[in-house]
Amino acid sequence: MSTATAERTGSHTTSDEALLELDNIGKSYGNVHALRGVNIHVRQGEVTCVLGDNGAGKSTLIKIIAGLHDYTEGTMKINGIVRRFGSPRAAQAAGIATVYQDLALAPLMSVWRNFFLGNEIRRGLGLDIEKMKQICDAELTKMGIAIPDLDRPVGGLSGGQRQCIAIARAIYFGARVIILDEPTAALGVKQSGVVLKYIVAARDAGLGVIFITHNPHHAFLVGNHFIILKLGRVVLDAHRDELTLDQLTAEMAGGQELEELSHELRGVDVDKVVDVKQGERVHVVAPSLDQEELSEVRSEEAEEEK
Ligand SMILES: Nc1ncnc2c1ncn2[C@@H]1O[C@H](COP(=O)(O)OP(=O)(O)OP(=O)(O)O)[C@@H](O)[C@H]1O
Repeated sequence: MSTATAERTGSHTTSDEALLELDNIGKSYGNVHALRGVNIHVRQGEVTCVLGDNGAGKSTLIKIIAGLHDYTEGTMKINGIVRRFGSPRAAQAAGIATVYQDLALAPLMSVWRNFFLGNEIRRGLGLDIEKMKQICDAELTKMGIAIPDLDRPVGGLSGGQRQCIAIARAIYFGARVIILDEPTAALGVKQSGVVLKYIVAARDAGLGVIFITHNPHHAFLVGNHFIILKLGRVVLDAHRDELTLDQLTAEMAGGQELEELSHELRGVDVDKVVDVKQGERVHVVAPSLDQEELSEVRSEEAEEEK
């Protein structure tokens, strides 16, 4: 954490202490166990990527950290102190900022108004517009975000620019942990690149960044630490130096399941499989099948079983 950020937020956290610590966290909705035994430590100056397919429990995890839902098992600690947030406001007060995919920005309001929404600077009975514009300009410039006209409604900006404004705002208002909910999911390659750049900027500003995504390529470009959730459980927890992009991608694609399937194919009479793209029978040795082919074989088998 930079000295400036530490001063603004009153941080006492040392670099090896987790800002946010989830120990054995579980969440049940009645009989549905959305999360079970989840351990995640978020450290300052690190990007912790949480990956998972639909239904893996990512939204539930965000809601717990952001104060929308309570957890039903385990403990959540902020700066080493056990916390249960009763509301999003309590989470924000503890320095947790959440940037949702469908941003809470007002599309018809200007950039600077959005930057200060809910935290306006007042002068006398009115607003100190000049001061807010100045600060907004300085903060965006600090992050390298180029928006020429701060009076422009944010609705006219690109999705990537909007995400970046939300990140800069969270940093300025003292967030220590920022949760980014699939920030690149709806963006093209160029815009995704811009957002990934600001994820790194947030990390370098000393925040603990939680990057929720289903895209291992995006995660690997900026992540220090990778967690894959599957059906509410952590199935992979590794630091950057412990795995490659290929391994992360393979784990996301099904990892263990694919290996088992590959093993099945090796043992049985399937040294020939159908190349579904060509519609021809081709010679394929099972262990050398790539993931795409394996999943095609798997869906074909499922079709046949019906
Ligand atoms: N309010 C709820 N009541 C009952 N079950 C829920 C509720 N919210 C989520 N679940 C269940 O919990 C599990 C995890 O859901 P969650 O939305 O956290 O996953 P996700 O990884 O965010 O998936 P998605 O990307 O589809 O939103 C799912 O089985 C889901 O059906």
